[in-house]
Order: sequence, then C-alpha cells, then structure tokens
Amino acid sequence: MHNERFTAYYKAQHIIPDDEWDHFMESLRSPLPTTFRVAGSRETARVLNGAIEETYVPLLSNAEFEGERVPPPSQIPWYPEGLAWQFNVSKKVLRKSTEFKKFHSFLVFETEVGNISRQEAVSMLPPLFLDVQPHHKVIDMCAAPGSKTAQLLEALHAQDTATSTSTPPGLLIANDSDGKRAHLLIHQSARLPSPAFMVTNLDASIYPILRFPNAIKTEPRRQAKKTSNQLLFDRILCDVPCSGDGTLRKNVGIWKRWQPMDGNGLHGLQIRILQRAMRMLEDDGLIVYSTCSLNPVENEAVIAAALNSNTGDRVEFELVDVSEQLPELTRRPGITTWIPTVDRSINTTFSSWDTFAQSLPESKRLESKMVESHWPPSNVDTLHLSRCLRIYPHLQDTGGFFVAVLKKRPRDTAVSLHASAKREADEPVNILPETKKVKLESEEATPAQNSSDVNDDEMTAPVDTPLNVPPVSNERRVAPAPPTSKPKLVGGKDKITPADGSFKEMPYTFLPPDDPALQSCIEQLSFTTEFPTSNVLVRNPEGEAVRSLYLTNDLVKAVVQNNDYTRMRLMTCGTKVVTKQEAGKGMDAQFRILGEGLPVVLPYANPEKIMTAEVTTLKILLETYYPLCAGFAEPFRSAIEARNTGSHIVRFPTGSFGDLICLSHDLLLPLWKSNVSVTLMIDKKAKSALSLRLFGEDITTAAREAAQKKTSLPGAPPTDIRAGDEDVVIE
Ligand SMILES: C[S@@+](CC[C@H](N)C(=O)[O-])C[C@H]1O[C@@H](n2cnc3c(N)ncnc32)[C@H](O)[C@@H]1O
Repeated sequence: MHNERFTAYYKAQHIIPDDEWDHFMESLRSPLPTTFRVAGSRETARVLNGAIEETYVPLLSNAEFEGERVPPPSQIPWYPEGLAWQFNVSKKVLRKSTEFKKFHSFLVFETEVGNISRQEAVSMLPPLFLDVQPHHKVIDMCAAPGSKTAQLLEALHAQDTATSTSTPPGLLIANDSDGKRAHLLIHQSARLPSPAFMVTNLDASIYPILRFPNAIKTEPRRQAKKTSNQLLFDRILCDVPCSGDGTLRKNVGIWKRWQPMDGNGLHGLQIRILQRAMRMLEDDGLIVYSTCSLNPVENEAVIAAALNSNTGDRVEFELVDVSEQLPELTRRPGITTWIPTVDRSINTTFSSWDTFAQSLPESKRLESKMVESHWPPSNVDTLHLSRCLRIYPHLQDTGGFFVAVLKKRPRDTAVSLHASAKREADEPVNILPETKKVKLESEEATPAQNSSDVNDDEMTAPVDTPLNVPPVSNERRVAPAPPTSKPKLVGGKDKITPADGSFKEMPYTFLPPDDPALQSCIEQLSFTTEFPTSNVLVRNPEGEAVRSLYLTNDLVKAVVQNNDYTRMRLMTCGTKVVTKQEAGKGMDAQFRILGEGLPVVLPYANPEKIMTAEVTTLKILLETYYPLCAGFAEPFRSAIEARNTGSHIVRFPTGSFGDLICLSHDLLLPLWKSNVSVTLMIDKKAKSALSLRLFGEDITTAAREAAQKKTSLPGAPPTDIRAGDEDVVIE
C-alpha cells in the first residue's frame, strides 16, 4: 500500500503538517472501522438505538476472541442524538464470536428493511450540514447509490411517527446521470416510502429548468413568488463524482492506480455541476458541495472557480462558517495555496497558470488539459476558503473527505461586486484565452441536456389558472410528453420502449378523484374522506387503475404535471401504496395495502376497521405462511373470522408480553384474509427483522426452511406458497 506519486503530490500540497504525516499515512493503510447509522423515522430510530445501547452494547462489552477483549460498538461522537455507531472488528471475529455473530445478523436484517444504513462516517456529514426541513424543496444532484439521499429523505420526513408517514409539503429529487445507478435510488427509497420523492436521470451539469405553479406554497411564512415559476431549490447537495482518494482505506485498489491527473480531469465537470446548482438555488438557500477526495484541485479550486463565476453585478454566494456546528467533529480548514501538477510525473513547478502557460509554446497552450482554475485564483484570500472542511483519516479514524457549505444571499443583502472588487488583488483573475477557460454558465443561458434534448420552452408550464394547472376535470391528467412520443409498448411493468429508445418509463397519469376504480379501492380499503384522491397516479399507457396506485404530495404532482416527464427523465415519483390483488377463481380482483404503503395510507385508515391483536398472534403469523383463522386464540379468532376476505390492518399495541420483548410503540401491519386463512403481507426480510427484534431469533418459516435446506433434513414443508409483497398466492 504505497504510491510514490501520491506521497510526492500531497507532500507538495502541504495539506498535512510534517509532524502528522506518518500518522496520516499509517491511518490510510489501516482498515476502516465499520460504521452505521440508525435510520428511518426519528421515533423508530430512537427505539432501535435504545435496543443497541441496552441490549447489544452490554452483550458485547465483555466479548473476547481468542483470549483478547474485543471492543464493543461505540457512538460516533459528533453524530446527533448518538444515532451513528462504529466498531472495529475483523471479519473473522464477526463470523466466529457468538456475541458478534448475533449482533452482525441483527445489523444485516435491520439493514435489509432500512432501519439501519451501513454508511461511512464521513459520508453522513453533507446531509447534516444541509439542515433539511419538511417544507424544503431539495435536490441531490449526484445521488446514487443513495446513502445521503436516504438521510435527506429522513430529514424531510422529520414529522413521521413510528407507525405512520407524514406527507411533507416539500420535495426531494434524487438525480444521477448513470441510469443503472439511478435504479439503485429507487430501490433505496423503497425503504422510506415518500409521497414527496422523485428520481431523475440527467447530467447534473445541464439539469433543466423545472417549472411549478406559482401558487403552490411549501412554507407558510414565505410568499409564493409571483414573478417566476421556475422551481428553485432551498437545499442542494452536490456530492460530485471525484477521484475518491479519501476512500483508500476501503478501496485499496486505488493505491495502485492513483495519479493526480484524474483529479485534474474531473475539475471541469465538478465546477459545472456546482455552477448549475447555484443557478437552481432559492435566495437564502444552501448548497453543500462534497467529495471523498483530498485533492485541492477537486475541492478548494472548484469552490473558488464557482464563487468567482458570479456574472451578475452582485456577490450572491458566500461560504458559510460552520465552525460552530458539530463541535465534536475534528476538522481542518480549507486551504488557500496549492500547486497542481501538470503531468503524471508530479511536476509541480508552476505556481500559477500564468507561469505554466508561459512555459508552453503558444500552439501547445490550447492543447493542454490544464486550465486557469486549477490554480488558486488571485483573489483567493477574499473567498474565505478556510471555511471549507477537510477531514483526514488520522483525526478521528475515518475516511478522507471535503465539505463546503455555500449560501445564496437574498437580493437585498447581496454585496455589490464593485465593493468587493476593491478588496481583491489588482491583477485580473483570468489571463487564459477565452477558449481555455472552464466554461462558466451565463445568467441567461438555459442549460440543455444536449442541443436537441431539453428545450426550456417545452418545460414551461401553461399560465392559465392560479396553479398553472388546467382545472381538474374528469379527464385524466397525464404528465406532458412530446406529441410524437406516443409509446409503443414493448415490455415490463413500469417500462416502455419508445421509438427512439432513449427513455423507458411508463407515463405518469393522475386519476380523476371520481375514477370508479379509485373509488372502489377507497371503499374496499375503508379509507376516510381525507384520502387525497387528487394525488393518486398510475403507470400504464392507458392511465387506468389496473394494478398499482401511487401517492404523491401536491408539489410532486405539480412538478410532474407541469414538466415533460420524458425530458425530465423521471424514473419514479411518489410511492406505491396499494396494488390490485387477483383473487381466486370466480372472484373479483381486490385492492390490497402494500407493506411499504401502509405507513403512508395509515392516516387515512378508518380506525374502526383496524383489528387489535396480541403478540402471540404475531408469533403465529411469523411462524406460518398461511395460519388458519380457526387456529388463533380468542379474541383474534372471532375478529378475523368475522372479516370479509381481502386486505386488513392489524395493530399490536405497546406493552410487555410475558417473557417476550416489550413493544415500545404500536406495531401496525397489513394482512390478507382468504376464505379460511390469513397472511401477514410484509416481505420475508421484514418478517425476519421483526422476529429478531421481538423474539431475539428468526422464527419465520423462511428461516426454518433455509436452515433445513442447509442441513438437508428431510421433511421440509412445501415452499410453493410465498407471502412476499408482490407475489402472494391466494388459495
Ligand atoms: C460520489 S458518487 C455519489 C454518492 C452518493 N451521493 C451517495 O451518497 O450515495 C457520484 C455520483 O455521481 C454520478 N455522476 C457522475 N457524473 C454525473 C453527472 N454529470 N451528473 C449527475 N451525476 C453524475 C455517478 O454516477 C455517481 O453515482
């Protein structure tokens, strides 16, 4: 684990004091501790955190392995409410120590169901500095695979309870330019279903202007803007693609291939993404720019170039001083001097672009991959780059990381450029020929996906009602799509293959509130009149409620309806809450509540229709796929027998139950009742996690079958009946 170029380059940058260098390098070569965050709604998180503190830490406190004491997990000191943990044990210990094995399987199951997020400690920082509130409009520009997106979504959902999901007035768009990786975001978000969530698949550096109707208010105190209906964001995360040398402890392969020209090459894209974010930010809004790179060319140089790209007559953006935030986080300030290398041999001879450019024959200057903004600008001392945060591995046993928080000043407080220019050095900032400058977006420029792809006019909403949305009629409202793009259906559930093959999502069609299928669904599931019938969408070319129904909030609906979903490359929005369930022969299909949809629709469930049961009933439901109604003890037996076939909700109330672990909050789960039996409608993994949490072991049928398979015992029960969320078989 050595790379001479790495050593030479970072020694030349003086990012680490000489007397810390060895410690720094030693840390980089040591394995990274395992870190995780207790996720989900705050209430659920506190309960689960309590279980770690009260059950697992004491259990692991005296653990020994091969005669040596193994340290128990400890809380990451700077993470709010002690909800993030780290432990440092080898895989061998995890596999072989009985105590750690138990802890490990707890982690695995809770991670599967989204209650725990295995995430690098430093990667938890950007969302904390972004301080998202439920009314915020938020975009995560480079979001995949989505660990920070999950944190942002949790913050948007700060008002969720342990049993039900709130409908925040704001929204979160998670975007990634890589289609496959963007799919990971959909998977990730299924763990925290949200009516306020959207996933797009665009190049963040040319993210299109989105429109939304003026009259949608997300914050009671702030007046909706009358002049513009461009969707501006209150919070933007730019966790940009980077060379990643801060992850050397985890990705040891980087030792071999590291070379500084990678950072030089990414610098331009990083600036363009940040600049695009600056154009999309609301006054008073915050942008967090972050990388897992130590390289100043990808960090301070990007911030400096973006700050200096103010093309208007006022200084709109400033770096926020966050030195008082997260006081237990040991950090180092951003730097103001650095010397980029101009080639792979770590040639750091040129202390400025000027000296470098002059060393080249004129004909070669345009060919060079280096640009002026790779070097510190002449006004570097006015930019407060020391307000950036550098996190080094040896400071708190983490990965390496960089964070900068930028704020957009409101118009009336923005500093005139003339005033600030007085503070700047005399020489001009740019001495690079126009063509060699990193292309800085002009105020008026409309970014385009490519010249033919995104036309801003097409993204503009009609201005014909206070909401800019045509009045709701009985006609279905499909998110606008180009007139020629009527999709030819070729495949899969939520997929279409359009003629040009460019984008393969089904249309997003909002049902009219009086849609007969929607009304029948509401009746079957006994939803109250509060159910937001205007915000239900379906995903099929006919726009009919043939299968799943999705729920969005008002803002997501407005954005979907006022922007062309194909140009927005919208991959998903809102959350799936119910699905049509084929019933047995001769019976009509019925709607049923999905496991992940229950917390979202729970506020609209008629309380009288929710059954109550004991934990012993839950035990049976976990142990058996299809327990017979007649097999339950009273009073649940009579209650379930009296119900019609179809979808139901059962509540297991807070309390202690004999020697079983107590429930610290009510537990609500969806059931499906057939003629004579009943099934718990949550997926296998969720069942296992629940079982482990409540009974200290996995008592589910799936676990038993897996164990039987392993030991090849004869007589395993048939495995043809499954009660997973999507594939239940009704007798
Ligand atoms: C550092 S990773 C993001 C990690 C993510 N924020 C998380 O916490 O899980 C950078 C991401 O940027 C994406 N990316 C690269 N170029 C992009 C671009 N031009 N626009 C948007 N995303 C881009 C990559 O696909 C990658 O998923």
